[in-house]
Amino acid sequence: MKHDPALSGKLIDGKAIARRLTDHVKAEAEALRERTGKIPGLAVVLVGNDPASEVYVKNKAIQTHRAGMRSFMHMLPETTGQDELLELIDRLNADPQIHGILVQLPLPAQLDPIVVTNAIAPEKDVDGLGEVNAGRLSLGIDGLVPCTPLGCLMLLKETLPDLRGLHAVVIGASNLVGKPMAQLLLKEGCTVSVGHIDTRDPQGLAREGDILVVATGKNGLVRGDWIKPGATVIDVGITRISLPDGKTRLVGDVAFDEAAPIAGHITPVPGGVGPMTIACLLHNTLQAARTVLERPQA
Ligand SMILES: Nc1nc2c(c(=O)[nH]1)N[C@@H](CN(C=O)c1ccc(C(=O)N[C@@H](CCC(=O)O)C(=O)O)cc1)CN2
Ligand SMILES: [Mg+2]
Repeated sequence: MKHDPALSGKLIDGKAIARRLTDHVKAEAEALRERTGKIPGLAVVLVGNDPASEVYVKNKAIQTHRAGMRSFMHMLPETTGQDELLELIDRLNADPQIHGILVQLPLPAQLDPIVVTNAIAPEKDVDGLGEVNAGRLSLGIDGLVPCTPLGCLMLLKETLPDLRGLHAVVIGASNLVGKPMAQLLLKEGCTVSVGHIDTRDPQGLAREGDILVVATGKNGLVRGDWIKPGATVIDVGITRISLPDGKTRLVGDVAFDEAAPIAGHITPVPGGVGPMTIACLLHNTLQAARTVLERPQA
């Protein structure tokens, strides 16, 4: 998407920052291979044929190879039962070539995402969604952190070197983004507010944010008058909309054209948070591999 050149100083370039992180992961994976003779491996499981998920898992495999790591793809039919999926996860948990396991979300209705993500061994849970890693994050203990909020934090740190004392408002309270995002921001010393579906005045809450992170899945929800002047705005939403000419376009949860002139810094969609999600997955896979391969022997 083309943006007004006057806004270029405000844009947080997720694509460039993700490329830098991926290059760093690649160099570190190579160094790990030299030290241990082992290559980090990531298994991605997709159940069903949701077209957006198919694109995401394909991109994950391409980026995994690009970072010098091994990719193992498991594409299962839409009708897969929970026991069958849990059996596959057990096999991946036991496979020493695999250091990270990710089950692409959303899952078909017959599968319980909480049970499925909890079946992944905590040291291979590169999505950070299981109860062990989620618990570690809420206690402020090191662990594997969910990729999208980790990417959002990295983007924030590019523009705001010290987050202490800032009021961060997170709109959306999902397990995948909103809740872990709030925990990460708390850990950074922000004063954190979380808005959700039942929040009475989300606009008033959003306007208090020096930092505003929006992850609702409702495209264009956040209008220009929701933004505190000068705020740093991170838009996690990605929705593909149809245009009158029959083409399609990706848009975020923030009405970009209204918000960008008011914000101090803002992420675009596409090219903001999305690329960071995959780069952070590679970062987490490297972290998971290092933890296992370089664990001090008793
Ligand atoms: N198990 C998980 N499932 C899902 C996650 C997740 O972190 N773990 N996140 C999302 C989807 N997602 C990764 O899985 C993801 C979304 C978007 C992008 C991305 O690069 N977006 C690009 C645009 C891509 C396009 O053209 O469609 C961008 O924003 O620039 C990467 C990963 C839900 N499921
Ligand atoms: Mg489905």
